[in-house]
Amino acid sequence: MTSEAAVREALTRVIDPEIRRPITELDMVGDVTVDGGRASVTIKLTIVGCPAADRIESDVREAVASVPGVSEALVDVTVMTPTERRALTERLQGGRQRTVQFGPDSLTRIYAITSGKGGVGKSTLTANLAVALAGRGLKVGLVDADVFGFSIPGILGIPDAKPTRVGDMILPPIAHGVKVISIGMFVEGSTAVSWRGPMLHRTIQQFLTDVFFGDIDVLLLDLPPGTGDVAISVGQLLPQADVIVVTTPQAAAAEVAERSGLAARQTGQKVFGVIENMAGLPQPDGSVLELFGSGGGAEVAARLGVDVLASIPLSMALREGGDAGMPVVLSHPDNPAAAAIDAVATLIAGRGHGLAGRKLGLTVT
Ligand SMILES: Nc1ncnc2c1ncn2[C@@H]1O[C@H](COP(=O)(O)OP(=O)(O)OP(=O)(O)O)[C@@H](O)[C@H]1O
Repeated sequence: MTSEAAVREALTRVIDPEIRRPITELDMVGDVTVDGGRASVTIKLTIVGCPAADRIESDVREAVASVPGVSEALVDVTVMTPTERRALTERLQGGRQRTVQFGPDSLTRIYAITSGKGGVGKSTLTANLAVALAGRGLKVGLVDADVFGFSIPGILGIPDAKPTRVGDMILPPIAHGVKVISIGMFVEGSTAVSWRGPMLHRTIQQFLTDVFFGDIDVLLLDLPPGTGDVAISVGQLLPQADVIVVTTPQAAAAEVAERSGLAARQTGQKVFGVIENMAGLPQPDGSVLELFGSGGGAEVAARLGVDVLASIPLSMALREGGDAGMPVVLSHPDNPAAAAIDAVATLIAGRGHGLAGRKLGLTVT
């Protein structure tokens, strides 16, 4: 005899694709009845028009049909009441009252990726690094904090993705296993974002407060170039973040890149290292074309007293992957640029969780 318990047990394997938890843990399963070989299940979606509705319904149908003895699976799809929805968002937010979710006791490792100048490949590297980390099984979030020059959604192949809102909670779209949020998801078409400091601060704060990242292992932030409002806000909101400075090999770029690292230190953040991008391009004859010179990465690292984490060569595949929305670390993992980014992912993955080396504010009495 098939039992209701067996059907409920099968439903623990159905994962909400946006929240990434079993639907049974999200109180999305309503009545379950079994009558002979016919099993009926009521599913309560979080919101009307939930973009994941079809996927959830078909996953539920499949899970129920897989229970031994079930010959017919009936799925009734409804929507949570406002009270149920509020209870769910409160539970997911862990009782947190609209505060930044990565507090001092958070286990999430946070890396803010910065640069002195624009166009040095910071967003491209950040997106690829996030995907490479997710490929290692880590739970990864990515905040595109480059509010004026947001490009992460395009690089990750989700240029038109919109987050789902459940009450005051924002569910970030997922691309190649990475939870992604970007100002580009909130503006229409080619609207230019021209905000002053307080508005930028509120946006970053809202991303860190209302976007449901869950218990992620790593959070990457793609900062705008330079030492402006957003970098200062991130420094204030996430003082525990480690900063990675991206620079080109050009000697002239070193000084401005160094300034980004120094500005981060002023807010208490630690500079984790430097990534040199757009380094020498190997030629068919074995020579190396140093389009942007050489030595910039080492120069910035020496000035900041940190290591060069990687030197990423110029790469057609990396650029094409960014244009096509298919990160090179996935499409051409053997490409030298992909391999160099992957090495940084290995380094970060090996650092483990975020409390190591951090003051926990404990006092011995
Ligand atoms: N190693 C590389 N080889 C070839 N092209 C690259 C490389 N790194 C980045 N690019 C290309 O350079 C351009 C600028 O990159 P990207 O947008 O990532 O820079 P950015 O530093 O984030 O710029 P901004 O901060 O101004 O938005 C893109 O077209 C990208 O594909």
